[in-house]
Order: sequence, then C-alpha cells, then structure tokens
Amino acid sequence: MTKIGIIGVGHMGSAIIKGLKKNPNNKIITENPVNPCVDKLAKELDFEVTNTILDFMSKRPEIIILTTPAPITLKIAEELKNISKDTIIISAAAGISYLDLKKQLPNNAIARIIPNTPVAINAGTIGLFLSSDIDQNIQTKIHDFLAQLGDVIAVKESQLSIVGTIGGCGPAFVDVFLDALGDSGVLNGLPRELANELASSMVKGSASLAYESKLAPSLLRDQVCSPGGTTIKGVASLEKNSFRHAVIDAVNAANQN
Ligand SMILES: NC(=O)C1=CN([C@@H]2O[C@H](COP(=O)(O)OP(=O)(O)OC[C@H]3O[C@@H](n4cnc5c(N)ncnc54)[C@H](OP(=O)(O)O)[C@@H]3O)[C@@H](O)[C@H]2O)C=CC1
Ligand SMILES: O=C(O)[C@@H]1CCC=N1
Repeated sequence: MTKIGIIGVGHMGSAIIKGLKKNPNNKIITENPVNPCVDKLAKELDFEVTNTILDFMSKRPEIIILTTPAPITLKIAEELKNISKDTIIISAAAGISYLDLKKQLPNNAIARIIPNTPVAINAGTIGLFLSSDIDQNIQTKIHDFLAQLGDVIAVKESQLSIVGTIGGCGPAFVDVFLDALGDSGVLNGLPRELANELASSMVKGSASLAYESKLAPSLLRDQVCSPGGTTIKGVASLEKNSFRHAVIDAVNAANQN
C-alpha cells in the first residue's frame, strides 16, 4: 500500500485522484479547505479528507502531490517543513521553480510536473523535471509512480514551460476543436450527442495513429487527401483561415509566464 497525499482537490487534484484510484494499492489522503464538493467526491471515490496541513501531515503520506493554485504553493511547501525527509514532494504548480521549492524543503526529494486532465483516465501526458542531485533510485521511483497516470515526458526545467503548455493546456485547445466539430455536425443535421461522439472518436483515433505510427502529421494528412478530392478542399480552407497560425499563436500566448 502506498500512502499518497494530495494537497488541493480542485480540477487537477481530482483528476489525479481518479487516475490513482484505479490502483487498489494506492491509499489517498487529501488536504483542502472545507468544501462540500470535495467531501462529496471523497465519498464517491473513497479517499480521506483533512482540512489542515497539521492533520494531513499526521497521516504520514509517503508521496505528496501539490495541486494548489500556483501563487500559494510556496506557502504550502513552507507549512510542510516538518514533514519526514523521506517524503517525496511532487509539485504540479505551473511556474514555481525547483529552487524556490527546494528553499522551503531542503531535505526532501522534489519533482516538478505539469500533468494534464486525461490523467483521470490514466491517459495523461506528464511533463517531468527531476534535478540530477536526486538519488537515482528515487528518480526511478518517481518516474514509475507517475507512469501509472500516463506518458511521462522527462525534460530539463527550462523546457517544462513549453512542455506544460502543449501537454497541460493542450486538452483545452483540443476541446475547443471538438466543440467546433460537434457544431459542424449539428449544423449539418446530426443530433448533438452523436456529433460529439463522432468528433471525439475521430480525434482519439487520429491521435493514436500519429502516436503509434510516429509518422509526421503532414504525411498522415497526405494519406487522407485524395488528389482532387474533398479533404484537400477542407485543408485549403483551414489554411485560408490561418488555422495553423491560430494554433501556434494560442500556444505562444499560453506560454508567456
Ligand atoms: N487544471 C489543469 O489542467 C492543470 C493544473 N495545473 C496546476 O494545478 C494547480 C491547480 O490548478 P487547478 O486544479 O486547475 O485549480 P483549482 O482552482 O481547480 O484547484 C485548486 C484547489 O486548491 C485548493 N486550495 C486553495 N487554497 C488551498 C490551501 N491553502 N490548502 C489546500 N488547498 C487549497 C482549492 O480549494 P477550494 O477551491 O475548495 O477553496 C482547490 O480545490 C495549479 O498550480 C496549476 O498550475 C497543472 C497542470 C494542469
Ligand atoms: O491554466 C493553467 O494555468 C494550468 C497550467 C496548465 C494547465 N492548466
């Protein structure tokens, strides 16, 4: 049994809990200000809730994941200063540096991650930064622990921001695309539910083909565009409307910390 502590049961914290609960060997203890929604979720998913850091620390979690709003994450880290030095700390707070976290918790192994909401179904993309001063066995333990939530992409800390923007913010950009695809189905007479199912199934399959084949997206696109056919007309329309530039611009806008 691994005792995992989650501080901050909001959107990201909840998604991580859902993913971790698939493994019966994970025992989840959380800390969050009193919130009936968190208590309701705790009943549904069967995890423990505490409302103070002191109470939380008394449960002796082996691994702590910080999914609190970025601006208060260092304050939370400071409140954890009496935690056992063997406790592994994993911060999901975007933009909070390793050195700043290390100043608060100098004796603990600390990892920075940028996960994404698909961790809820163990299909996440998790950008990971591990400092080279962390013992190799602990690095492996952290990597293996996170792998139960999805694909772990280990990078330098300087790369974590863009990795987090594409991997962490990306689901929202894909959701905008899915929503627009659904609208186009409804515009052409499909019921909304069917249109949304069609759109998400198509994106799931296209992403899996790109991921598994490792072919460049431009080659996969060429395989769909029959000469003089319908798809190339749609692709030309996307180009006319600066679709690719809009995507690049969205990532750059989100990546400005
Ligand atoms: N959402 C995402 O997809 C991703 C988020 N992240 C990171 O995760 C973190 C949380 O984001 P997100 O889940 O979206 O935000 P939410 O606002 O949904 O969740 C934040 C949670 O933290 C709780 N909280 C606030 N203050 C405290 C405190 N003092 N002690 C304990 N818990 C507290 C809030 O409680 P309450 O509201 O009940 O008061 C809330 O449940 C951020 O640092 C963000 O950068 C990283 C990658 C992806
Ligand atoms: O919107 C945010 O700030 C967080 C970080 C990555 C995804 N969500």
